[in-house]
Amino acid sequence: MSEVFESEVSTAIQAVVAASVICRSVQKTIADDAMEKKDRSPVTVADFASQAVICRALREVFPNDPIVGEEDSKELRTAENAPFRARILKEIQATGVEASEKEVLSWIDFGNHDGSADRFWTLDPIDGTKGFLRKEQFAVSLALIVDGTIQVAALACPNLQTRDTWDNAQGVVLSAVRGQGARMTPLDLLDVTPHTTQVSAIKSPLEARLCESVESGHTAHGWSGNVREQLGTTAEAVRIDSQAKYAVVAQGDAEVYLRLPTRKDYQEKIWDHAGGVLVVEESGGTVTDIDGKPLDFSQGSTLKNNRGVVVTNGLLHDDVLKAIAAAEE
Ligand SMILES: Nc1ncnc2c1ncn2[C@@H]1O[C@H](COP(=O)(O)OS(=O)(=O)O)[C@@H](OP(=O)(O)O)[C@H]1O
Ligand SMILES: [Mg+2]
Ligand SMILES: [Mg+2]
Ligand SMILES: [Mg+2]
Repeated sequence: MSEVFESEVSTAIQAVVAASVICRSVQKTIADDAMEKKDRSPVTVADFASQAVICRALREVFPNDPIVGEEDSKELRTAENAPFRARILKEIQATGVEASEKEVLSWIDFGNHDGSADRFWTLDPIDGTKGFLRKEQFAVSLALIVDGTIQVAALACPNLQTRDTWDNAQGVVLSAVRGQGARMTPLDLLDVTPHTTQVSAIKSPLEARLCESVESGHTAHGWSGNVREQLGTTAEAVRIDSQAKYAVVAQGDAEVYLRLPTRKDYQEKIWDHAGGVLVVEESGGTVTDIDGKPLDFSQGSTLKNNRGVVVTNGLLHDDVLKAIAAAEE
């Protein structure tokens, strides 16, 4: 029988929601010209504050679980970054958490593990930093990996509005435990009855709706154009930032998410995928690399045994893999 992971999933949901509240409030303060000025300070503040509160929450309940987080506090500890430390502390305290600067730095560094343990969490405190700065989509993604298998996931999409979201609800949190299905609740109303998420039933490649990164450096857009041609789909591509793409496929608002390898030999990071992968799989979808191999989460912080990532509603998976092979540049 599969393990229940009841305390793990509820702790993970609470943690990503607490972090999302901070991220959303920081995102609201972003000036409209922040992108032109290349001012990354809002995302830096929110990234660190998010990692701090999530690591703190996990440590309290699971003191022996290592965490593989995207961020670490090294830079933040320098004298010139004192204003950042102060702002991060202020954002955390504003949510009612008592903390000192020293504690916040130590919480961030709970996330320093390399992923070599049998059981560990992986955390992306803000995924889609560029989307965050554009005041668009971002995600907070947390997953528990045991013996190389993702067992628990919580994926908060604080700005996502979908077909299946609730009236007046801004943002959703999707969660999953392996073998138990995936569910979604509004970010601000965790006690409503969750919706079960289910991928789309579309079988024809001609109708496939494809999601991909907004940022052209993060996926080979030319190649994906060829994949579209191979599939013969005329449905418009859905370009959204972050692991919100996994949420969109999990709910059946798109059939395919492609992360095609760029020429630079980029190794995908586990925190960019783990949360989203389990949510999609438990919604009935399929995730492999472009060669059809399962993603290997037993190799530390990257997916070094895999090339790219292919996410589908399952029904279209073989067609999509064939189209990628035919379209490979
Ligand atoms: N070259 C390259 N190739 C593939 N992936 C890369 C690359 N560079 C960065 N990243 C990672 O992409 C993460 C953001 O995901 P997306 O591309 O889906 O979102 S976005 O369109 O950039 O907003 C982003 O995650 P965050 O840093 O958490 O935002 C990066 O880890
Ligand atoms: Mg990321
Ligand atoms: Mg990130
Ligand atoms: Mg980053």
